[in-house]
Amino acid sequence: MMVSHMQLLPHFIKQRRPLVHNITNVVVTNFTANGLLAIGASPVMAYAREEVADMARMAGALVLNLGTLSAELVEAAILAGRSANLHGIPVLLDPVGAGATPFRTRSALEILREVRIAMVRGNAAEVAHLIGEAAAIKGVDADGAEEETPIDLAARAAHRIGTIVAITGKEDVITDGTKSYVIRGGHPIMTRVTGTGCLLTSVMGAFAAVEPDLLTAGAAALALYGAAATRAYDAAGFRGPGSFQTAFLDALSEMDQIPVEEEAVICHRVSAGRGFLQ
Ligand SMILES: Nc1ncnc2c1ncn2[C@@H]1O[C@H](COP(=O)(O)OP(=O)(O)O)[C@@H](O)[C@H]1O
Ligand SMILES: Cc1ncsc1CCOP(=O)(O)O
Ligand SMILES: [Mg+2]
Repeated sequence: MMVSHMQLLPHFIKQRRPLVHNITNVVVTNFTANGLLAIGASPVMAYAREEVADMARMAGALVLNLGTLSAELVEAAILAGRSANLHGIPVLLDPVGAGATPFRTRSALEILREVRIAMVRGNAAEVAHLIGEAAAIKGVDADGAEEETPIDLAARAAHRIGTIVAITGKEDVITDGTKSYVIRGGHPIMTRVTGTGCLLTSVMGAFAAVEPDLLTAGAAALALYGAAATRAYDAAGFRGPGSFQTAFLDALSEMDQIPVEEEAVICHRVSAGRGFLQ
């Protein structure tokens, strides 16, 4: 049932055109706005301390992204976040570069203290640093090779931070600390186009604006975003990152026609930091 419900969400986004307020970075602003338009959402980028609280309360979701951080952005993020919290609007955090500098880590932790964050999306290194772990957790597979076990890290982070945590990469995982989804899909070429992670967090915001079950909303966004990437690679992405980026925007505009493959969305129950298949 879950996947069939996930399939409906892109249609709801096209019907309702949720306003997604992004306090994001200068590198990905245009790509993020175009990606949100492509899926049918309505993006707005607003930063001034004089208006962020007013803008946030009109939105269906607020996305805070630390990519090009400044003290003014942190202040705006907290003002907007508090307004969104007051009005029951989901706030998503993309802690870009957490761990790279003390300023980034400190700012991410300050926002987590001052704002009730509904969902964090980052890569393994960024999430690890949010919970004071210097590097992503490594596991060992049957052949003795090291492999990331993001599901355990994500579950620990969800418990520690008290929010839904998504860790993306070769495989995406999303969890509330009890229930988890492992999502397969996407393509390595996405790492050669700047902003694919940042846009993903904003797309998760659009899904969160139309689905009150935020774990389902996040899992659906991960699954459909990855499926759109596969469609884009097959259409034109095989030529290179430039063709992929353009084809990806086109594929995102067709998200309501892309099937969510059952086998791409695997649900897990997670206990005490060890993920196992449900
Ligand atoms: N090796 C990979 N194979 C398939 N998809 C990938 C791979 N690496 C990243 N992705 C996808 O790229 C998107 C951006 O994720 P990621 O690169 O983890 O974010 P960030 O850019 O914030 O580090 C996600 O949809 C993720 O699933
Ligand atoms: C290159 C760069 N520098 C600061 S933000 C940014 C973009 C990061 O985008 P993503 O996290 O989606 O790769
Ligand atoms: Mg990122």
